[in-house]
Amino acid sequence: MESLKEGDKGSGKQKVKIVFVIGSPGSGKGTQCERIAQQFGYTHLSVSELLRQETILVLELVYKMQLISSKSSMIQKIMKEGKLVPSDVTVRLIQQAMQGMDSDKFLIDGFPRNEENVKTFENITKMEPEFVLYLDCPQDEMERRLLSRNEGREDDNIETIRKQFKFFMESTLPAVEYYESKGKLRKVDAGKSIDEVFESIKAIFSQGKDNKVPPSRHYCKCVIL
Ligand SMILES: Nc1ncnc2c1ncn2[C@@H]1O[C@H](COP(=O)(O)OP(=O)(O)OP(=O)(O)O)[C@@H](O)[C@H]1O
Ligand SMILES: Nc1ccn([C@@H]2O[C@H](COP(=O)(O)O)[C@@H](O)[C@H]2O)c(=O)n1
Ligand SMILES: [Mg+2]
Repeated sequence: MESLKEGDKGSGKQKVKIVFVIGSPGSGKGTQCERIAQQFGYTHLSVSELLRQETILVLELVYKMQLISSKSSMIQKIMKEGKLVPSDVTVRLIQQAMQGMDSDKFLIDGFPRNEENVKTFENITKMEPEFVLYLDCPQDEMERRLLSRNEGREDDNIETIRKQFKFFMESTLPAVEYYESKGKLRKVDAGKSIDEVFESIKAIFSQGKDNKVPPSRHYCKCVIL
């Protein structure tokens, strides 16, 4: 993918447009990314989907070739516990997925999760997001949504969900603040209905890149359980 390589060189302007989408589990990242992709022509990459696919692909290989893959079981175990997969594994998967797509506009859903994710992405790809969309939602609402999601996800259980919320508060919010300090954060109230949240998001994506939304330091209060 030529444009990605040009972005890598760090000379001049980055051609590939990247938007990171951050939010605690259940804030509606996947739901809203599908709409953004459809309306604004972005390619949606869900990081947890990439990680799950990696697990399935390697497991299929194990079945066919009787190999043992410690990498795939490592990813599966980490995700089941609501912990973070090592940044280099995740970033290389994102990079591979971007290189395999004929697109120059990407929504990276579920990334970054901590400051190490941020630095690893910058070091490996030499690229930066145009802005970061942060879906801010009250914890009790996210918990309700996840417990009724019904998509067979191994991490949709109360124990893992609460670990994920704790991780978000302790490790993801510092990354949110990093982008806020760079004037790149676009925060929306994700506690409303799907349509109302998308209205706020549309206003952000419809703005020119010089028309900055004033940063805000207000976050939904979440309890660390
Ligand atoms: N604004 C909303 N109001 C009510 N339900 C919603 C809203 N947004 C999403 N949902 C529902 O909540 C559940 C979680 O949404 P979604 O999968 O988009 O969240 P997510 O942030 O991608 O979560 P995860 O990080 O776990 O992947 C889904 O069942 C979805 O249909
Ligand atoms: N940057 C990331 C993103 C996700 N994970 C792992 O996937 C789980 C589910 O992520 P969602 O975005 O779907 O909420 C998450 O709990 C992590 O285990 C990751 O490691 N790194
Ligand atoms: Mg999701």
